[in-house]
Amino acid sequence: MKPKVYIARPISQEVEEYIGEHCDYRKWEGEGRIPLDILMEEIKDVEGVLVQHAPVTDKLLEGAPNLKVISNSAVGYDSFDLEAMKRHKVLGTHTPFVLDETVADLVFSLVLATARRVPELNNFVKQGKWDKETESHDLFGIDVHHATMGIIGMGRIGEKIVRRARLGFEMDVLYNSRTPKPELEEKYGIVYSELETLLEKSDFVVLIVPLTPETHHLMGEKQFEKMKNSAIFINCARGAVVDERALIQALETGQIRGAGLDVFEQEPVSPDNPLLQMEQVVALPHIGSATEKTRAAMAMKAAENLVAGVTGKNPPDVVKELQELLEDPHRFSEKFNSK
Ligand SMILES: NC(=O)C1=CN([C@@H]2O[C@H](COP(=O)(O)OP(=O)(O)OC[C@H]3O[C@@H](n4cnc5c(N)ncnc54)[C@H](OP(=O)(O)O)[C@@H]3O)[C@@H](O)[C@H]2O)C=CC1
Ligand SMILES: O=CC(=O)O
Repeated sequence: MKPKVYIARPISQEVEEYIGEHCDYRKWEGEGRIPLDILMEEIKDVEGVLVQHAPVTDKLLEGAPNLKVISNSAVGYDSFDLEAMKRHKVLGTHTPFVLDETVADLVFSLVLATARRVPELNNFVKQGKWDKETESHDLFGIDVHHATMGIIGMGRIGEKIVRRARLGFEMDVLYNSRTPKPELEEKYGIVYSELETLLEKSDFVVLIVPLTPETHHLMGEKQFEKMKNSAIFINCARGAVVDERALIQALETGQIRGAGLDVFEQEPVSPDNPLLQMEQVVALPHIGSATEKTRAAMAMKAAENLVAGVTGKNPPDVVKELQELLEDPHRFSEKFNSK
């Protein structure tokens, strides 16, 4: 008998067929994101589930005693309650590497769009405001090339941002991460910096760390105060890494020049969020990895992790905090032999 799984987000025919070769599956066919109560009902009897950002809580795991693997079709897994997953011996997987270049492209599109005021000036032209008189200083932006970029988070995506910044735009790059990266310093000529110095010196501050208890509100009032008045802040990580009230204040008071945001503390962002009224803010709907090709690659990776997790193999992309479960000899015997 094939193992039962649930597919909680839309995937392509190809990925569905791959899952179908190895598993009996049901899938979410409703509009938009699956509501949590329906997800909980649907996974009561399954051994694996494919999700995207769905909150994995103790309660959800309690109600799904057969679960062996939760495959997240995203690289960030702040939606996982890791301690609860350890207790329930449920593997959690994600989709690293396949989205790095695509997300780095989006970071640079936010850098360029904010620096050169692309959405604002696009509206200006389309609204017929461009006339003979408007070759004006009011439309000017700031240079990206040869400016200083400070990158907070120097992991898989951080490195791809560095390559664009150094080789494409000949920028100076400062970075901050938990551990220094001497090999990247040598390869690209980037410089490790304490957070405070990075904030003081950078023309563009780019945030690309995971959301964890340590990084929650990493950027707050004190941090924005350190930034130059001429600097632009880019967040392509998670909304809650930033104290959004402090960011709004920094923009309203001119403490910083502008912001490019792919993520928000509340998603979807509320239409009355003050950030959406600001011309110096470029706002996107959390689409860092959203190209056709990359989303397809993520879905296939998520499917491979799902299938491995329910067929007794070690999924290739178990998140690092849960890898200890792979070494637990009882996990397989308890979960697999009991079925
Ligand atoms: N907007 C979007 O659509 C997307 C958003 N993301 C977000 O980007 C995040 C990063 O992805 P990725 O590059 O693959 O992750 P990695 O795990 O490869 O890199 C994370 C980096 O953040 C650093 N870091 C972690 N905690 C801290 C801290 N407290 N202070 C300073 N640095 C810290 C790590 O340091 P060290 O190396 O020393 O451990 C590492 O350099 C994801 O977790 C996700 O939330 C990702 C994809 C798309
Ligand atoms: O936000 C997207 C991700 O892959 O993480």
